[in-house]
Amino acid sequence: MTAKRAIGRHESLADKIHRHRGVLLLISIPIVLITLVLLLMPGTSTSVSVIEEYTLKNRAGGSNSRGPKNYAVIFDAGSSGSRVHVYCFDQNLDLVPLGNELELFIQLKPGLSAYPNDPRQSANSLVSLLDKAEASVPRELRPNTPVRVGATAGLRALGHKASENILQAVRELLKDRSRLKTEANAVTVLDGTQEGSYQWVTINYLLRTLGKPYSDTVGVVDLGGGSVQMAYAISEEDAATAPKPLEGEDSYVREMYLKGRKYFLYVHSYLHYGLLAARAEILKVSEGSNNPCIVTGYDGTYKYGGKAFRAAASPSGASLDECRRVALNALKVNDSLCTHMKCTFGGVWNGGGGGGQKNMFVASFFFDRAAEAGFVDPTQPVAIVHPVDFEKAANQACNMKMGEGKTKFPRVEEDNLPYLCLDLVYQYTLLVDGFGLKPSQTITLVKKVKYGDYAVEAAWPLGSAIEAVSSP
Ligand SMILES: O=c1[nH]cnc2c1ncn2[C@@H]1O[C@H](COP(=O)(O)OP(=O)(O)O)[C@@H](O)[C@H]1O
Ligand SMILES: [Ca+2]
Repeated sequence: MTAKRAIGRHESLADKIHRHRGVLLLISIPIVLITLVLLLMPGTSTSVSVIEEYTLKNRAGGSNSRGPKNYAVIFDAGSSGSRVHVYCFDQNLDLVPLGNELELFIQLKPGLSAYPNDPRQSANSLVSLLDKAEASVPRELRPNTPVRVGATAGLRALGHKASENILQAVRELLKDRSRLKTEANAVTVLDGTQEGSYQWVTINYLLRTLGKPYSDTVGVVDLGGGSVQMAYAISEEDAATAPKPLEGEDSYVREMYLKGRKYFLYVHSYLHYGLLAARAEILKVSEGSNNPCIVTGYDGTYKYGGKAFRAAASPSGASLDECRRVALNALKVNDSLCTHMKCTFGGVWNGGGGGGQKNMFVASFFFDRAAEAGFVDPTQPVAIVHPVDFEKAANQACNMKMGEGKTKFPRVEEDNLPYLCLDLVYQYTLLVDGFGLKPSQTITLVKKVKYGDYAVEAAWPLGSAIEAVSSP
């Protein structure tokens, strides 16, 4: 009886399944289909402001078809100069030495945008860099080695037609002269958010913080000649509140998968706010008459972007306070519409702050000017400073006469001397009034980042190289 009932119960379950098989089939087909679609779909974005995603897979233990060594050649066509970086990665995406260093790095001046009307000559300015870069890649690996040329603020400011002509000449140069692999879109003007996110990837890769929680990563600021970028990781919740960019504007948030973790990166690039562009903006405020930022005793002309600006000291000399007022005016900190929750300047959302912004790695002209002004050792890869150090140095620079420059600031390049007060005031104003950092906050000025026994340039091309060697 007991056995019979047990068998009966067992049979009735099988019977039930059999009896309802039609219904079960009807329910399971859509479930299977939905699961399949979800699995096959590329990463969907949770935030409307996400513009692009890219994947850096942690290759450790993973299979891939590449050889043990993968090279990448990246040209940084900056507004003030052109540079080439060659990197070599192993299968775990670790950098391995190329000769005595972890990268080949060569630079020259001026940049591509110095030849706006002569695309061929502009492209040819890269020949010496290309030849040396290619020679550093083993011959048999050249056809598999990606080469990229990323132009930044200089070509951005030239406008579409002139910059496209130059890029086309560069594409032809690569085709005629090089055996390296040129992928589609290998030669482009980077948009500002790309540049900022590559910089963030570079620094965090070298610090080995990729793959860790977002609050363990560091934020970056990169002050170029033509533009300045800020990037830092934010929480998913903050990313969801990002304001929608207006038409034609870049999105504020990029979603990235790096070393097995998803990051929401706040990025913004400010065109015309690089250091050399800002000089022009500050001189424009005084419109041809004396300017309180110009070092006492100087009267000359400043050339930028094909235009000339009068750069004349006031008879009473430079003044820190007045120069601050002019710099604030040029930054338009207070008089532009802030339609978002909290802005930096020019009506730009500040990203909301948070853990990814507590440690800031501040690069390029911030490091260079601090070194010229003498409060940073140029032989060291990084320096820990505070925004107020820029103000202190500015105070000295704004109070000197041209003739005293060489003795007071022996490391300043001659061409920069008339603008030392201006540059330092602008840098302080950008950090404190623009980006809202506290004057006493600790920041890391960075030229290079230590990576094992080596130090690698703290520049965006490494982020681009990582993308180039990890994309299929
Ligand atoms: O590889 C690099 N390592 C360190 N600093 C760099 C590197 N490449 C460019 N820089 C710095 O960037 C600044 C020049 O900016 P750039 O010419 O790239 O303007 P842009 O980014 O506005 O186009 C200089 O201070 C230069 O030292
Ligand atoms: Ca740059």
